[in-house]
Amino acid sequence: MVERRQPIWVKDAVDKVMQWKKRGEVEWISIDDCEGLFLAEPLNADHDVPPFNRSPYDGFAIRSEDTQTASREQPLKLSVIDEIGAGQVSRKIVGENQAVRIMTGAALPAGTDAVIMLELVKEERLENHNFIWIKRRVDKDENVSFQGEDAQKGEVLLKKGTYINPGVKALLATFGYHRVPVSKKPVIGIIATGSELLKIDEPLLPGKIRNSNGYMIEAQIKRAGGSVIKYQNCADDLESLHTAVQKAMDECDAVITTGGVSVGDFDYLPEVYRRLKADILFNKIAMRPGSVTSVAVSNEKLLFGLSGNPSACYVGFELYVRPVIRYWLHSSRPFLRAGQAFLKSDFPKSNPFNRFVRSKTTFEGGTIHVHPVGLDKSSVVTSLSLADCLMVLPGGTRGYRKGDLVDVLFLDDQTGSEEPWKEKPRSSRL
Ligand SMILES: Nc1nc2c(c(=O)[nH]1)N[C@H]1C(S)=C(S)[C@@H](COP(=O)(O)OP(=O)(O)OC[C@H]3O[C@@H](n4cnc5c(N)ncnc54)[C@H](O)[C@@H]3O)O[C@H]1N2
Ligand code: MOO
Repeated sequence: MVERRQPIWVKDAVDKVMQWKKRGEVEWISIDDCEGLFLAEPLNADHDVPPFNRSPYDGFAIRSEDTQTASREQPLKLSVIDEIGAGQVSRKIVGENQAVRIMTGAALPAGTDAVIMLELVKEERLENHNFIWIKRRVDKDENVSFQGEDAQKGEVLLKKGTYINPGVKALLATFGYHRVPVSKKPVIGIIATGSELLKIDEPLLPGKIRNSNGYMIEAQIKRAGGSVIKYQNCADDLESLHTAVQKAMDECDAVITTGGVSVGDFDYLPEVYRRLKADILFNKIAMRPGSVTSVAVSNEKLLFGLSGNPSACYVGFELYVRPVIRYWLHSSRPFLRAGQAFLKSDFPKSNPFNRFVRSKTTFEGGTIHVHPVGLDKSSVVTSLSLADCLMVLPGGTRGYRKGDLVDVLFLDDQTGSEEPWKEKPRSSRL
């Protein structure tokens, strides 16, 4: 008799998995290696930025009060008493009708309160001394970048859990963080199961296929920020599968298997869970693809049984494994970022389960549209290479029409979301 499995809702499945989430241990790593990770401590400004009033232009630092009567008809002559570049500080105190030649980024000399650009003055050299002529009034504070205008000492600049993108890295460097607090990466093991699987460099043989899921999952783990141990492909043999899973569970923080999780004669993972005395959180979800996605817990570690079908495997990873990795890394937004888009074409196929369709978004006339890519079957792999999002179509008895507003989950977005996608009430579709 085939085992009858009871499907659960996606949100319940996510909640069950997230009950086992853990934060990784914090370590301080070189700033050179921190992008793509998450700040494990908040970043506070311990000084002002800029740290001094500075010139935003190449020009002359002057006293605005000297220029009050300057005009085309009555130009003002100033004596240039010093010259400074960025990184230099003038020791002079600028007095009445004096100026300092200053370059972009240099600190304003004492006594000055404005800068006039090089292009706006006429220069003159008389008896080995430089003078400038100014033909207009310059206001106090004109062309000055003020101390603290960018960030003020004591300010919280970045919250804990912030994704480290190039802008965040610039901020870390501004405050001298040559070492950055991040989480150690979780080590995730991958075991591809199935006697049909060939290694990548083997030629095709009758009835056999190459193990694409192993490579796909490896890339998904890395995109999420985890590190990978890839185990050898495991044939459909209970003893060797049990041994391989046990070894991987001992060596890794979590393990992903792909294939062998359904109800077929050679689908041995349910038996492996029993042998490991693992708690099965669920083994059927009301979603397509990936309905067979199973998750078990053994020794407080998560064991993800993803489908062998490539698209089902992919979606199972993004919905259930990704948030666990991102949470481990201290992300404050571990779930896929959600948005909404207008369906670009009819999607007539109905399904009682929520559907996560590999899709692509486009911007047209100021609005975002979404359309499915490739064949909508869980066994296909080509659509995965084209998708930038999963379109979420809640289950029901009828399909969807062009122009319907639908939820989408962005796949390449690093921002993420604090909350997982939640099933909407289905009444309008039933
Ligand atoms: N009687 C039933 N049959 C099936 C059911 C069901 O409920 N009752 N569920 C179907 C659904 S839905 C899915 S999804 C698949 C899932 O099966 P498994 O997760 O056990 O995966 P396998 O049977 O091992 O493989 C499925 C498919 O994927 C290919 N595969 C496997 N591993 C890889 C890999 N590493 N790289 C690329 N492709 C892989 C495999 O050759 C099969 O074609 O079960 C349905 N059946
Ligand atoms: O788990 Mo299956 O992917 O629904 O075809």
